[in-house]
Amino acid sequence: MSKCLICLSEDLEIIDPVTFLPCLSAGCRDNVYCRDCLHQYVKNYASKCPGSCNRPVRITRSTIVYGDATEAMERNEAGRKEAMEAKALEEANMVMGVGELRKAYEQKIAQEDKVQESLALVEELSRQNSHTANPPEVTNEDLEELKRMQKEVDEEEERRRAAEIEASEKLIQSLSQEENVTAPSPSSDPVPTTSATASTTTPAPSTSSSSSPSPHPTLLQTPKLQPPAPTPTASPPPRNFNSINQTAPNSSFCFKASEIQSIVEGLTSETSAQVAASILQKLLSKRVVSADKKLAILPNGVTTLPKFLKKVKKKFDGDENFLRVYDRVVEKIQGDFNEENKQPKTMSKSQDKTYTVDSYLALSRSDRLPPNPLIIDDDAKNLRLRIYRPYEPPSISLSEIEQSIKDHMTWYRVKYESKRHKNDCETPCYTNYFGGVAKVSNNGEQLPYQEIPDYLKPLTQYISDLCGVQFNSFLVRLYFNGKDNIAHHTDGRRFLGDIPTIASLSLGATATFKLKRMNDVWPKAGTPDGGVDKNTPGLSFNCENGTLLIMEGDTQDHWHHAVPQESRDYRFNINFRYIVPTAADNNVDTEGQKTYYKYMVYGDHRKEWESKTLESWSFDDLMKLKGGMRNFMTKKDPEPAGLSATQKDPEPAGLSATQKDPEPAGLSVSTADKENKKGVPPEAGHSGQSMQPESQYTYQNSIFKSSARPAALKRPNNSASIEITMMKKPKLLQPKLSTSSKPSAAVKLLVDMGFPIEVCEKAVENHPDDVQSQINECVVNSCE
Ligand SMILES: O=C(O)CCC(=O)C(=O)O
Ligand SMILES: [Fe+2]
Repeated sequence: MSKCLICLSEDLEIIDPVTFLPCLSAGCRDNVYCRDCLHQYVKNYASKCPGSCNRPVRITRSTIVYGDATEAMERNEAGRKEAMEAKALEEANMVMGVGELRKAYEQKIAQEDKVQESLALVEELSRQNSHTANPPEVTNEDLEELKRMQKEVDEEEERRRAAEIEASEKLIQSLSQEENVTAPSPSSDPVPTTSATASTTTPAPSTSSSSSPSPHPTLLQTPKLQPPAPTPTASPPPRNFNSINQTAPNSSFCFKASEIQSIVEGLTSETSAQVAASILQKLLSKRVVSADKKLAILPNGVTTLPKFLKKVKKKFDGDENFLRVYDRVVEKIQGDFNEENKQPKTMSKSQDKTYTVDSYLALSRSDRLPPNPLIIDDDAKNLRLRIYRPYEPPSISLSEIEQSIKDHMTWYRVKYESKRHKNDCETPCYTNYFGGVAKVSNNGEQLPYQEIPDYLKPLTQYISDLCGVQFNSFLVRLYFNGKDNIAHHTDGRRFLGDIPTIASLSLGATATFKLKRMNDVWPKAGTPDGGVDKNTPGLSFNCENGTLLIMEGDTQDHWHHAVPQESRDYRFNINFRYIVPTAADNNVDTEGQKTYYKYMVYGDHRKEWESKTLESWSFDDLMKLKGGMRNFMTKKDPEPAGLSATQKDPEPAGLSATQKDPEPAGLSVSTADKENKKGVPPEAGHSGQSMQPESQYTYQNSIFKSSARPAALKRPNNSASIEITMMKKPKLLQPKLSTSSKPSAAVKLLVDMGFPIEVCEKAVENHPDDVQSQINECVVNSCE
């Protein structure tokens, strides 16, 4: 039935349906309105198409306002029927689960029909026998015929059973292969293990018939609370697909992420209570393994199980049949996750030691050198971390990955205007963004913003497997030197799902990774405590080359993290994320990920980026332009290789936390912003000045030297950029800025005079502002 798009009335036959197509777009062709509603609309709001396109239109006298709605309604009706059929099929498929099971079920029904037929024949014969005065003799042929039919039925039943067993076995094998998890041991040891239990387990009774053998003795264990199995020959099951749950293999392996997703989607769309109940029954026949102790189903960050059940219950509350199944499901799942259960598979191997925030902080500093991975899993403090140091993906060399990033990655330094700060800001490190879902094509294909580069695909897959999340995008960051940073922020964006898992791989120099617990991760500007939970100590870890840090559970809803300024060389970070594709409305931009693209790539310069005129750099470019500054920061010595936990968590000077500027996804206003106001270019050297041709150099262990040439003298005085060449050895006889020199004046003089300069670390330390505002590139050596 078509609806009036304005009043939503379906009674169009009575109220004179019309069409209206001022926008002339195909999408609005079948919109139908009541004549009256449309009349009112045109009178009052005629400047926009009232259809979903909402395009501005101009109604003139010649605009044909009302059209005959008959054809549009016919098309709508046909579309609706088609959608209903598709939905019914989908529901049937969901209940059936797997095509092969469906086949088996249909065979079974056919078989039962035959049994019914032969029973009817026998009945008819006996009826004739008892009611006829002279009952016809049951001849030997009749008996032979009956026997033959019975035999046929028996054989058919035998074949059916064999097919069912084969189908179940195949299904189980394929599922357990895909999951890469073998079945859990019996319910006394409910944790899934990777070792086969064949030798120790006795075959579990089959659900379909107590006499039939279990299709797969090691995989098909009877779950604790199994729906009662029907006796196949008693009364034939109703001819709907729900009964397949009772003949389905009585398996107890893990759900696949896609299955969970389809269950969740299936149940939250308009599903009937009966179908919902039977889908829930699926939960009974399988072990629900999740990465979250709190019964959350995490794969792909779909939803938590409690939330999901609550949603479904709300929808079908009152339906007795549904509620019965519901209660059993809840009970069963709680059984799966009860206290004596061990950790689920993605979080733990038996040798893993898991800390709470307090037990971790109580360790002595030396004991904090953790097992690999270090796991902090603290429900009370809403923190779930796994830290692999290093992470060693099989057959992938992280140093090759790092080299590929250096060779091929394009880096952006994003500039954007901050409404909150009412001025220009710049991301505090170099960035780029890959994957995501920029568009969903007509055939449902998800098109990324930028294709994930081939050299990062295998790594993305390994890390996805490790996390149980199919990452479909990542942010890359280059912290060129210790000045680059990222301020405290949360990655808890809605378009990453309810419970985002964030995996963060560090390459290159060691950086400090800080975490602080928040009372409010999105605090309003000016809140006195800035949203910080003062009662929970902050944490701080070293992320060395190869460290993989995984943040899971509801961490993003309660913690901020940051990489502060400190003394360090260049470092890359790959931040893997799963972006929920909103294929249904093809409107992913409004879901927020566009912000990633904006704040990682073009900022307020989309046009330049689209016309390929936006400034970007290769790692090589940056080395040539900025190499000499790699070590200029000497604020603090890096932490020793172990981990450190800080009681206090000071903000790095000059950085702002997200709460001040929540627009970019976790970006801060950099110190460059301040410099900007002083008229000093935030990153002098970026604006395309000519570069000196490179001489032979390598990146690692090179010594950089500024060599001011006459060209440098022509630059404005406040542009302190000077060009960099690299030398194999430092020149010893060079003017030096010692601690006692007044850097600002001295440096300027030296640069103006065309001297190569060398700046002592101490000078930078003692006069950081002067040095930084006067020169951007210089040699920093120790004073000895
Ligand atoms: O560089 C890092 O380790 C952290 C990066 C980060 O937090 C982010 O990209 O959101
Ligand atoms: Fe982050």
